Amino acid sequence: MVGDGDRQELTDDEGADLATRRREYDEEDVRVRPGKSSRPRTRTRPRHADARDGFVIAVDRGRYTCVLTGAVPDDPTVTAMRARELGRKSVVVGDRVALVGDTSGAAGALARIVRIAPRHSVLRRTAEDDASTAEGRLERVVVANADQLVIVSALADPPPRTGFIDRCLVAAYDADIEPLLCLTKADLAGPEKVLDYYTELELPYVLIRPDSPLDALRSLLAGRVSVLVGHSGVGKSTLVNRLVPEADRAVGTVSAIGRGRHTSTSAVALRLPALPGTPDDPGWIVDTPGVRSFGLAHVSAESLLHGFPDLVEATVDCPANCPHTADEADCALDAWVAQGRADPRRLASYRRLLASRAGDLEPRGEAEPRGHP
Ligand SMILES: Nc1nc2c(ncn2[C@@H]2O[C@H](COP(=O)(O)OP(=O)(O)OP(=O)(O)O)[C@@H](O)[C@H]2O)c(=O)[nH]1
Ligand SMILES: [Zn+2]
Repeated sequence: MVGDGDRQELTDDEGADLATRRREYDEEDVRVRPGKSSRPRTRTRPRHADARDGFVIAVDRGRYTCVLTGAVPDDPTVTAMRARELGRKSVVVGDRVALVGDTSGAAGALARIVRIAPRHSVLRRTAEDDASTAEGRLERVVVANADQLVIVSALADPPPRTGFIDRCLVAAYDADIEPLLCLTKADLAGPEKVLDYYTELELPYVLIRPDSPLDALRSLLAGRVSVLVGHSGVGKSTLVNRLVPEADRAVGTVSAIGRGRHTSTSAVALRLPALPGTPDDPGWIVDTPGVRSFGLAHVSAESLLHGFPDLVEATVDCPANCPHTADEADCALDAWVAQGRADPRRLASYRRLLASRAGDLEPRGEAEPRGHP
């Protein structure tokens, strides 16, 4: 499950383990590295001044599929590997990178990623909300440089889970990217209950039904990189295929490059088709088939609160270092809710997330449901 693209941003004590794997990469790099360049370098000339800029759209076992900046949809993608000089830096979908070597995109061609541009956002998750095990602390970068997190939730079959949505909201605010609630199966149920729960947030949302045009959603996706997350069965794949009818083909291309197998559960960026009648950038969506939950063990209690802007204000009246838990008698959140200034279900949800972060057992079925028939 933990692909190379997922294995990122580890805590210090996990770094040692990785040194071994990293050495493998280095040796791999050495093999393909051309002989030492005799080209003179001056102080002012940056290394790899001839590098081409690209955008990472898929990661599969040490191979990175990139789209060159300025490439048109039919241009071939470039397959690349990490250059040794990247050191410990991870490369994930969404990264803007500098590429050298064979960037032709021809069959069998291999380029090298020599630089990663600073990221303007980093969407992270912890594998499991369990701080007591190494796996639980494994923090992974899901996508870099995303602008928007599209939280896909069905209005029925399966019913919406506000616990999951709340979790995604925390991840979005933590990553500093904008959330968008995408409510599917609007033909089966109305959105009132869900929207009522989020009234205080003024959360942007779109309703999706099988026969409705996707214009509203497309305009919200235009010009941005949007990450789609959702539980199994909510209609995310259906939506991706409607948004990017060639998605299957695109995924097929990626798998061909990725050593012929398409078992990847990591994120894949898909270019949205051009918007009719406008030259505007239609944007990219990032599908995340492997992300079924957003473990938040890496998010501090205070940052967790940022996912609950309807509650934040209350905490100015909390005692210093208030843990905001239900057993904290002086926590101002209880009075806030009692006064009707926020929905008690939101406070309960916040406290459930707090508890799950602390490694307490939470009723799994409530905030973090697994499979659904
Ligand atoms: N009524 C209704 N059914 C839908 C809608 N969107 C998707 N479905 C159905 O819901 C089921 C699940 O859809 P998928 O697109 O496979 O859901 P998913 O979220 O990708 O789930 P996984 O395939 O498990 O990843 C399918 O039977 C779809 O036909 C919708 O808007 N309305
Ligand atoms: Zn408090």
